[in-house]
Amino acid sequence: AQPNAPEPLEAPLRDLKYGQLNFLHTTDTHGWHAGHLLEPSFSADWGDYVDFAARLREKLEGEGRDLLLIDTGDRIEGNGLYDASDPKGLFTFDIFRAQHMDIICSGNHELYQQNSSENEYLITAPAYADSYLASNIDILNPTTGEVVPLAPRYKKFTTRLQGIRIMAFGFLYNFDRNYNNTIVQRVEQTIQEDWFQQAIRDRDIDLFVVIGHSAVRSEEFDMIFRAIRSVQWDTPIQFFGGHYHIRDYHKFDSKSYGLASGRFMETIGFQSIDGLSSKNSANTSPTFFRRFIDNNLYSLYHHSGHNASTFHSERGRNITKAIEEARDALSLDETFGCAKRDLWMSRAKYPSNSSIFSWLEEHVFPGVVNDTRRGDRPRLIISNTGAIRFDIFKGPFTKDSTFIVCPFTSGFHYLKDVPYNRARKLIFLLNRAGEIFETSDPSLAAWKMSPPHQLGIPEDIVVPEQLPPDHPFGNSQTPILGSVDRALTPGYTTVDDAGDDGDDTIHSPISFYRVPNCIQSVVNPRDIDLKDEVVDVVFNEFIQPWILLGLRFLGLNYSDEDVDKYAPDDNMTTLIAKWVRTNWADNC
Ligand SMILES: O=c1ccn([C@@H]2O[C@H](COP(=O)(O)O)[C@@H](O)[C@H]2O)c(=O)[nH]1
Repeated sequence: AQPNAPEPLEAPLRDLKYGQLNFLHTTDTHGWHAGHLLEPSFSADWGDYVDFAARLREKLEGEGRDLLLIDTGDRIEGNGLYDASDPKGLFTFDIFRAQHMDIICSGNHELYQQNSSENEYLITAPAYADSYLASNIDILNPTTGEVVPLAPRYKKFTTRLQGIRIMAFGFLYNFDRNYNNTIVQRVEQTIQEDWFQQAIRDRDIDLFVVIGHSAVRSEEFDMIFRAIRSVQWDTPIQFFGGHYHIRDYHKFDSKSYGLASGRFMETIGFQSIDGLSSKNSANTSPTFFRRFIDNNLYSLYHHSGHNASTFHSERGRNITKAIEEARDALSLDETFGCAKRDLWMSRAKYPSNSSIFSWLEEHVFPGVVNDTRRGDRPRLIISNTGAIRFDIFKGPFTKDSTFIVCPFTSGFHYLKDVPYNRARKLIFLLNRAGEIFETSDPSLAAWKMSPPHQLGIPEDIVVPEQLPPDHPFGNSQTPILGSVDRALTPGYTTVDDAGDDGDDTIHSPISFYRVPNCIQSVVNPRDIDLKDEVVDVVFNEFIQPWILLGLRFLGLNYSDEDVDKYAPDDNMTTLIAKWVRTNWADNC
């Protein structure tokens, strides 16, 4: 762990159950390879993960079992370790690839920008030449300009010890916001391709492993499942997914399961399968087991059967050191100001004093989203809630925090002099009229503007006995009495298709409050209720297609040509940092 990471807390643990074949799975790590430096539950770093995988491998292989490592993408954007360097990712590619991977694929984040997808093609895919799969992604070769597969479409291999014959694919969901140097083929088309149809008809296969940057409950995975099942009625299929940033486990049928292993290096997913056929033995009744490991040394020592003196290797320590040095070189601990209270994305009700979205709406946007060319004109400032990625904890707000809270480089755009009597209805449409957006253009489903982790949570979860978030002991990792005889720490309490015993650490639950798709600040509203008043509609660049469509529903026909950059030297990340420096510097 990083030298400034908090010690993990002791907690009751559920064990792993090993199978013939075992998997460790990471997804949506988003640059958090230093681990969480303010949360004991998730304080192990990538060096510890490398050691954990090595220790588990020694143990499992000693028993004649196989272990495979999987990563399902979105490795970048979301933490200073990736975002603060110039160019971005200067340190993270070497750190990440210190971990062996057996099957790895791209997420959508790798494809938002031209340079990040070229990094995949030129750095990560070659580093994992035998394991990177891109079943439905092509890229424009930066040297030749030719359209080529980002990586091989599939691979067939046999596990070393058990001789299990595996056919593996690596998909991306039907993502359509990629930069125009990549092509993401829709999954429904890819599964019609000859190479896929041939691969799924291979009879010498004991297990299909479909990894993908896609929710495990998704049309895309359902289509792949049905395609394989239609030609192999009995062969087991194991899916690994992500994208929604949640822990989940989905049963497709009695021989097919899908694991989603959370986000931000909080979770190491463990999956095992027993009773598989192999090239030497026939078997027909596989059993599947999953566990979500909290990424801290207490858990990692326990599951590997090691302790602080035997767990760490020189290799792991060197990776930990490289992360520490990168963080130092990037000055990620530089403090911009101090938060007087925790500000939550979903643990506090919106609107409220403890909601990060109320803070943005009431303080940050009115304070810093301005453009000298537009003076003090009345304006509506609208942002999607998905632009915010993480909570702010009471205490120092650092350079790292700016990227953790909002890593996106998109700036603000605006439409000038929009009739207020129509523009004022826009926020209602964005938040309440999802259906008409989706009907008009399925790629513009309004929920896509909200944080991904709430997509699988249809309603608020309110835990009555929880301490309020602004209570002095209300931080996530403070022990509270969860039952009569033992103290539990608040944390993940996952319920999925296999029940409620998936998490390795037994925690007390945390409240979850859903938030709207968008928030809005109304700035300089003088005279704004006059019917001929006009306002600037300022919005986060990412939501431009929804803003234009929403205004069209309101009878205002604007197009991309009417939109201009607002405060062009800044973006949401730099603006939040500016506000903190101005308003919170004296709190430290
Ligand atoms: O520039 C951007 C890019 C994305 N978002 C938000 O993020 C989600 C997608 O998040 P994943 O990590 O890929 O799951 C997207 O739906 C937006 O809500 C953004 O706000 N700005």
